[in-house]
Amino acid sequence: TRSTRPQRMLKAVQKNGTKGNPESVISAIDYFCKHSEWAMNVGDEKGSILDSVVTEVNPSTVLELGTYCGYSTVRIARLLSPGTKLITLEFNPVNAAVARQIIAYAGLQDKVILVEGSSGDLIPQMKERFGIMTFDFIFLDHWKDRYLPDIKLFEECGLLRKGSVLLADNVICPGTPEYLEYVRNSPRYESKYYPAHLEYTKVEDGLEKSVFLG
Ligand SMILES: O=C(NCCc1nnc(-c2ccc3[nH]cnc3c2)[nH]1)c1cc(-c2ccc(F)cc2)cc(O)c1O
Ligand SMILES: [Mg+2]
Repeated sequence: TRSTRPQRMLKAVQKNGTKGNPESVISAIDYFCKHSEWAMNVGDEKGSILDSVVTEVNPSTVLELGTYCGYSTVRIARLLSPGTKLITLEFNPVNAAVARQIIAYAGLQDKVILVEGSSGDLIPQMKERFGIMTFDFIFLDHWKDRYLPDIKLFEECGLLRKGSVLLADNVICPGTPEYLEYVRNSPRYESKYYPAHLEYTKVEDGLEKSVFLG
């Protein structure tokens, strides 16, 4: 059967990237998306904002919702302190298989735990399966209608602590209106919007950073 876009992206990484060099993997994916096929990675503009927030938080426990091809997984993992691992959830097994290979090509497989499944099932298992108490940093980049139910799930499961940082992609495009309304009006969060554009386009988009106040 015909290859998928993530599989064609993987080929481009193997052709144009340098094994073990995360920066070259990031550049190869951005080049592919700008010159060959658009794909829903967070991209270079929003990716730089992601980098600055990760660097500022310097998290010990990290969760990413929505691995896709592993682009943001590589961006985050390359910035983590030695010995720190990130857990990333992917729903689609074909995409997960591509992401594992892209993460491995970047040489970051030892810093990443990629779990296949749905956030609704896996978030309640975080404590028992991975020995997580709370998350220092969470990147939301999965199905946009899951952002609100999942942040409530984090609260219910006691996975947030005073100062936990949640960074959400696509709050304008495709948009997560209910999530935005919740974090911006809840007294339990301090929220800040980072304006940018939909990856590789001129369409307005941005990231919302929300700090849990306890
Ligand atoms: O759908 C997106 N991202 C989601 C991928 C995913 N990869 N894994 C999951 C998962 C993982 C665990 C889950 N548990 C329950 N649902 C789950 C879904 N979701 C997305 C879409 C766009 C986009 C914008 C404009 C357009 F015209 C078309 C598309 C842009 C973006 O930046 C995105 O992130
Ligand atoms: Mg996104």
